Amino acid sequence: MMMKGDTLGSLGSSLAGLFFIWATIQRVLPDHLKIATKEFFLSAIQQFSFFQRLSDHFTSFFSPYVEINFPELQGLQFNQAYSAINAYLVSKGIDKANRLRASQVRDTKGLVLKREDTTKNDEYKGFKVWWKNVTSPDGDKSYQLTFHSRARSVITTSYIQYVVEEGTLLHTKNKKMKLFSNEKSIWRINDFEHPASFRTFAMDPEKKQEIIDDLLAFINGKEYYKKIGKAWKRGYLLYGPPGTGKSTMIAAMANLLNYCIYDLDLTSVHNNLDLKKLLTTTFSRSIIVIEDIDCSVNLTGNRIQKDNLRMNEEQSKEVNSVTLSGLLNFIDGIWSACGQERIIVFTTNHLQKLDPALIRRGRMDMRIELSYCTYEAFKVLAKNYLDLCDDHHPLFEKIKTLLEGTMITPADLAETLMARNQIIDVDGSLNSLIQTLERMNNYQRRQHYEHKEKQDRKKHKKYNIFGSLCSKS
Ligand SMILES: Nc1ncnc2c1ncn2[C@@H]1O[C@H](COP(=O)(O)OP(=O)(O)OP(=O)(O)O)[C@@H](O)[C@H]1O
Ligand SMILES: [Mg+2]
Repeated sequence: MMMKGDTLGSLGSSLAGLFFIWATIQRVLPDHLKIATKEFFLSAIQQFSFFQRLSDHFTSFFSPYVEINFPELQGLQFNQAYSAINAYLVSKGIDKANRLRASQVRDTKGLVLKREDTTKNDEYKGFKVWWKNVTSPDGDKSYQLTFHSRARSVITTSYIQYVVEEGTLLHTKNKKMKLFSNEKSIWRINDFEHPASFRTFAMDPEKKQEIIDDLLAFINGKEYYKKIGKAWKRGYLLYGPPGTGKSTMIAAMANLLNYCIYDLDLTSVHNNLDLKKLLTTTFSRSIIVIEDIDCSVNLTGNRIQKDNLRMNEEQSKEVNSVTLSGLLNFIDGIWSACGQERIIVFTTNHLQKLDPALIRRGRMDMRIELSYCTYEAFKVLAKNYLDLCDDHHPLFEKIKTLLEGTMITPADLAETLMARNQIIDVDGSLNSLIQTLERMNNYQRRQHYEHKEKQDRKKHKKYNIFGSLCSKS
């Protein structure tokens, strides 16, 4: 490829020739003529930058090659395309390059390998392209993409998009996961390093697989969502008593998908406007979590009653607080379309307290009940805590029978299996679990009978009143 540099090279050597002539003349000419020639040569040097610019225009006019620049900064903002291109080129270059530079970059998992040279070749649909990382004298960096004008439509319509998409994907994969939590209408960032995974999550294996399949289908569903004309988002409602793993499951979801988590505390958000601000500044490929949604302000009121309120009352409410309609607007209204690939998770201990509008199908696509520990879930915890991979420990049968009649949360069960001083004692832990289950079983049965007796007494009382009323009449 004939590049601009070649033209500039010949211009430079002509100028060097001129300098040589000037130096020779200086030695032989009288003083007054020396001054005149000096002025002439100085003006020639000044013309150099003009020639350079002219040469640039000239070569770009006649050159069959097209150049596109991707600067690192756009004004004061970081250009995301630049970092995506960088990630793409790094991934492309490392296999073939002999000279690599390894560095530990903040916010990435492990070492980052980069080619030391700044020019990289690539090929797309049979067309060659050249990438060059250039730094201006002011220190501004940019990626320069050069390709033949024959490839213009392919490169501009699909190659650049492909590079940016691939790079963004790699960029997010390499990035450390983040946990964002809001303080009023500002997100605070922390590293997210929760070890939870679906492998160690205790629940019925079939149900677990169903959730994993659903999540994977979602992240691979870009084309499908486009086809059906729906925003690429999915809502999960996790409900169940405290300690059944709702928060743990969110962490497992984030680890499975490599998504960031936005932990949204609605009680500290002033109004719908702030909510909008928060939600529109979330990144794609993230899970937006609202824990204990039943405890969030103004979200559980009966909408029918609300609809009956006078218009101005409704409006003043919207200005001063986060309302159900504000949240619904985001979930399936116009705000859901301002970002792609998002998951929304609500958790609650009290499903019945929630407004049906909030959790109807389409908004919350999947409802997941997390409940007391079953035998299947116990086996996962036994594997996690006691390294018991075999399903047939002699004490398992007794535990199975006890679990059928006892309500114990995975959190409580895990606590009894937790090794003291990190020394695993399988029989000791299982025996202590049996004792705990027996105690809980007795207590729960007593409670059950007492409750039943109370109900019976109430019924009996009603019957007596009714009977006496009947006998009087
Ligand atoms: N299904 C589960 N599988 C594995 N561990 C679990 C499970 N459920 C709970 N745990 C353990 O119990 C602890 C508490 O669970 P978690 O905080 O997820 O419960 P939760 O349902 O979110 O409770 P809350 O309603 O009080 O917020 C976790 O740290 C985890 O170790
Ligand atoms: Mg929780």
